[in-house]
Amino acid sequence: MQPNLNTVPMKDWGLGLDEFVVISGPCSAENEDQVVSTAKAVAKSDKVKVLRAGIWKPRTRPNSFEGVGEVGLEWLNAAKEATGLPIATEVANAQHVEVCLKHNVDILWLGARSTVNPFTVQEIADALKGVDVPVIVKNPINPDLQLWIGALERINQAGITKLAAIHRGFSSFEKTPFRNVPMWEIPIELKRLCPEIEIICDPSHIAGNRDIIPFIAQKAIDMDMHGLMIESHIQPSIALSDAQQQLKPAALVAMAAELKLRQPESTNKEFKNLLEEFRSEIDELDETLIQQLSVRMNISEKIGEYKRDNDVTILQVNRWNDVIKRRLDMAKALGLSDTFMNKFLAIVHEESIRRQTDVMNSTVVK
Ligand SMILES: O=C(O)C(=O)C[C@]1(C(=O)O)C=C[C@@H](O)C=C1
Repeated sequence: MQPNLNTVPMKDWGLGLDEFVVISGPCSAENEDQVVSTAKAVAKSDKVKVLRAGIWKPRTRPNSFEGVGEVGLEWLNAAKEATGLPIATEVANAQHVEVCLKHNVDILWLGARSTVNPFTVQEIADALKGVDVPVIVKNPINPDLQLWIGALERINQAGITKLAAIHRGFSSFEKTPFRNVPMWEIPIELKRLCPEIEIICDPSHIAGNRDIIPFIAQKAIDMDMHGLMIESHIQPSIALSDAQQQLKPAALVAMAAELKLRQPESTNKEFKNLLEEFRSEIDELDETLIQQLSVRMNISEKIGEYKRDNDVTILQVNRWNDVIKRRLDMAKALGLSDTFMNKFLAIVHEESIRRQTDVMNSTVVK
C-alpha cells in the first residue's frame, strides 16, 4: 500500500532550520552546567541548528542511569536562552508529551524502542492530537520498513504535519563494525516510497564509537539525507550514558566544518549533458542485462523439463559451487566485489530454482 503522508519540510517548521540541519547535544542531560556548556560550545558551528538531550532514557537493564526527568527540560530551556537554539528531546509515552508541551520543547522525537511498538506510537499520537509541534520518528530497532512507515502514519494522522524521520541503524546479532547496522537500503526505500519525508541520520547510534562517526555522517549526506543528529558532551569520558559515542563539542564543530554538503542536482549544463550520456549508456546496458537474464531463465526452464522427465533433482550443488567459483574469479578480474557477486548469483540461482520448480509442478504432457 502506497503511504500517504501530508508533511511540511523542516525549513518551514518556523524554527529557523535550513535545508541541512545538524542536531547535537548530550545523550542525556546530567546537570544544568553540562547542558548549557555543551550547547554553547556546539552552537559555534553554523551547521548546528537544534540542541538535543535525552531526559528519560530507555535503558537495556534496570539500575542504569535512566535520565533526570522533568528538571532536565528546565536546563534545556536555560541552554535555549543562552544560545537561541531550539530544543529537542525523546518522548516515550503520553505523559512525556504532556510534560514536554508544558516546557515548550520545540521538537519531540520517538526512539527506536517506541517505534517498534504500535501501542506506544498510538498512545503518543493520541497525546499529540490538536497540537502543532514538530515530531521526528526514529526507525524501529529491527529492519522493518513498514513498522517505521506505520509509526509515521500514526503521528501524521493525529494531525502532526511537521514530521521527519531519523535513521539510527538496526540491531543485529552478527558481529559488525557498527553498534547498529546502517542497512542504507531501508532509508533509501523509505525515500522512494515517501519522497515527502525528510530523513535525518544519527551516526552516533549507528557507529557506537566516535571514530567512525565522520565517515557515516558524510555517507548520510551522500545518500541525500536532510541532516544529522550527533551526540556531544562537554566531557564524554565521564558521561552517564553512551560515553563511547559522544563527541567533544570542539570535535563536533571541526567535523561539521569538514562535511561536504551536496545537492541532489546541479544546474551546470556541462555536468547535466555528460550525466545524460552516462545514463543512456546505463539504460542500454540494463536492457541488455535484462534480455540476457530472460534468455538464461528460459534455458533454466528447459533444464527443468529434462530434469522432470528424467527424475533428477533441481538443486545441483556441485554444479552451482563450480558456477560460483568461476563467476567470482571472472568478476574479481573485472573489478566487481565478492559481496556484490555473491548476492547477485544467489538471487539468480533462487529465481532459476523457482522457475524449475514451476516446471516440475506443471502437468507433464508426453
Ligand atoms: O545446471 C543445472 O542443473 C541447472 O539447473 C542450472 C542451475 C543454474 O541456474 O545455473 C540451477 C540450479 C542448480 O542448482 C544449478 C544450476
